Amino acid sequence: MLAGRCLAATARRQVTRQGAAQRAVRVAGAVQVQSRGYAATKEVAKFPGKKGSDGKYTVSLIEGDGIGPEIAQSVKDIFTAAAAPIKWESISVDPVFKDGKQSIPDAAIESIRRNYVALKGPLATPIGKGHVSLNLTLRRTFNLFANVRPCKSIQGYKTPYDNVDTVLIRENTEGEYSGIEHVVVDGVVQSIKLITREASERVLRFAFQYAQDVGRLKVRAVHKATIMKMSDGLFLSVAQRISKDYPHVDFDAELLDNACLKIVSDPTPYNDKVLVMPNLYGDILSDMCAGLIGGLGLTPSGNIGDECSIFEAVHGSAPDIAGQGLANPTALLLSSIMMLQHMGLFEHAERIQAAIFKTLAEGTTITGDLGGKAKTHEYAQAVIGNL
Ligand SMILES: NC(=O)C1=CN([C@@H]2O[C@H](COP(=O)(O)OP(=O)(O)OC[C@H]3O[C@@H](n4cnc5c(N)ncnc54)[C@H](O)[C@@H]3O)[C@@H](O)[C@H]2O)C=CC1
Ligand SMILES: O=C(O)CCC(=O)C(=O)O
Ligand SMILES: [Mg+2]
Repeated sequence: MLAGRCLAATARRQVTRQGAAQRAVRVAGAVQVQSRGYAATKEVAKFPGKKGSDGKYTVSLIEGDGIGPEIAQSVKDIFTAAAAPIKWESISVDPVFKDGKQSIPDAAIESIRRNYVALKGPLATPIGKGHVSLNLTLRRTFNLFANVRPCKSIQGYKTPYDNVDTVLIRENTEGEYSGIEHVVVDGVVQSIKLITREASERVLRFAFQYAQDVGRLKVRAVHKATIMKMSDGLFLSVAQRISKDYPHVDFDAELLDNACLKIVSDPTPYNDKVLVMPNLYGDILSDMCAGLIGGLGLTPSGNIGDECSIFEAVHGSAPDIAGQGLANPTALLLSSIMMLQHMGLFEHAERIQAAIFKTLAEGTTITGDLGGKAKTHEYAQAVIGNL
């Protein structure tokens, strides 16, 4: 059954089926399947993608723009070397126009629906005129309502704080990124921030369930309901209501501007929390958190929906370094680790993840963004050597 194949659907079933007592038992016994906070529990991630008769899972692969093909190559090389049971199905999401409306090609939609799981390189969006963001289009097309963005210090790579461990869950389908804009009169443009109870509820429920599953038992809603009283006010009131269904998870809320100040001043108090927030806030805060651990070359993410999920780095196409072999593939690699964990392929995830962290900790073959001299493929080879 399609709906059984992802974190969110599992979460909802657990909410409806489990009484408070059962939930308490589960919280006490929550199995953290890995030490670095990139995924959920064994229980949550028990629904894999589609396994073929050869024992391999086919995963849709969007290599993306700019540095996308370079970092995707690293993932492919490392997965091959690690004998990960993944077959890649390359797809193009170049925009197509039907009846004046932008969409992505049917073949890409069918591939992702068939495989349930995709890995995506960055897709560039033109500023101002031009096509609508394909990243947003994918999230809306597959209703990938929760964007999970963990950010954890890399052992051996020195930054002002060596103990960053944030988990941010971003509403992924509406809010400031609804794309509803129009000219009211010349010189006056209106952009609508759409917040619905339904979308807020599903991402908030996901966040509480995630918190419970990974044993990170504090959820904090980040908002600006002082100013956007109705839209963020609705998000916040839904959060307060949903929190009642999770008696073992503490809930509080924080204003966005204050959260930014506090996180950059001292991220430690956020190490035990799951932050959940509307779309734009999550976009900005996740780049900000990446800055705390060494930059965008290091932070992964998962776009989670009821039927399909797409894993991608937090960063974009990095046009300033594209085509030069300078990109750090770690962010996409860690996204592929989240993907393996989501699919229940924990041993392969652990093995590849350990090789990545070993390579980074050694510090001898790292890319320029981390102060090293290695090319993208040299770093990938070093990871392979550490498998
Ligand atoms: N999810 C996605 O596919 C995203 C796509 N974008 C798109 O990417 C394009 C470029 O956006 P920017 O604002 O320049 O953001 P960006 O994230 O592409 O780059 C920002 C800075 O980080 C560096 N950087 C990013 N990834 C890196 C990596 N793996 N290794 C080393 N350095 C890395 C870049 O060189 C640049 O200096 C835009 O068209 C934007 O729309 C932006 C963010 C996310
Ligand atoms: O779609 C885009 O161009 C940017 C999206 C983005 O910044 C993100 O998802 O973090
Ligand atoms: Mg972004």
